[in-house]
Amino acid sequence: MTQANATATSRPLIEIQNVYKQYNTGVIAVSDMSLDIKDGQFVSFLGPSGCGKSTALRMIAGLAEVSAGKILVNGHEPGNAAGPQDIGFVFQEPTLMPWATVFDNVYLPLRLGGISRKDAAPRVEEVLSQVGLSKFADAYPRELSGGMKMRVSIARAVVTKPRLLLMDEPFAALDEMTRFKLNNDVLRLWQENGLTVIFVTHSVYESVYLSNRVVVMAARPGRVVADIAIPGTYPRAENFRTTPEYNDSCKMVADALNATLGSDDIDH
Ligand SMILES: Nc1ncnc2c1ncn2[C@@H]1O[C@H](COP(=O)(O)OP(=O)(O)OP(=O)(O)O)[C@@H](O)[C@H]1O
Repeated sequence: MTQANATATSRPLIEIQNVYKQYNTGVIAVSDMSLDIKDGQFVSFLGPSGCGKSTALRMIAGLAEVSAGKILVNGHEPGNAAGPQDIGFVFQEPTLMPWATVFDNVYLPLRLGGISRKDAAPRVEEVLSQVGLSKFADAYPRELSGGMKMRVSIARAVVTKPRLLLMDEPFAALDEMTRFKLNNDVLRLWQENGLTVIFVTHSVYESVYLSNRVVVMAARPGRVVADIAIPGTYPRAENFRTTPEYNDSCKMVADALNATLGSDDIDH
């Protein structure tokens, strides 16, 4: 097991200490998970269906409670003193308001924070430009492709300038070319905005392309089985996906993932 080097500082941004999650159906979704994530890291949670990736992400966001153990985000329990502005969340579905324009969908979190449309406009425009949608501010979701809808969803998640961005399989439903483009866009947003990102995925290749650290999880009970540092510089070179370095990392991560799959342990 290897631990990725942090990009910065002393106290981890996220501290997960001996966390368990048991749903009231009796399922143990996460068992004894301990993990520190430093400010500025790009970390993927990778694992088979049902290994507790989404549950872990939701607990970090404060959207699900831990059954035992402790999670601290920036020294505070999530969903509590960390403050709503500190965390952006992107779901697998873009979940846009169909009756509202792109601008108004992205404006929503600022509106909920009591900021007027006029005062919010420069920030909304800035973030739309960062995701390449400046020209679509007045469009409605039904006019957009799947990839564009996901860009709106990402813009909405970062418009409040969160320190932490949580992404739950955001590109699973997209075609490969769109996914590759969005991978690069997310990396650019991460770098330009000094974000810390936790990205849930089923894809070995996607996790290695994006991350400087891949946390591999196994199911029944959901647990961390490997924590792998990914070498390589950012921005990713155009040929990164064909380099021996990338292939070596993919093999290491795939081996760790395969070791989690017993013959009676596949439910997808
Ligand atoms: N709200 C819930 N109530 C009861 N059980 C749940 C709930 N949410 C998840 N589970 C169960 O907890 C386990 C972990 O689920 P979770 O969605 O966290 O895994 P995952 O790794 O994200 O899976 P996937 O990749 O399929 O989304 C699974 O067995 C799932 O059925």
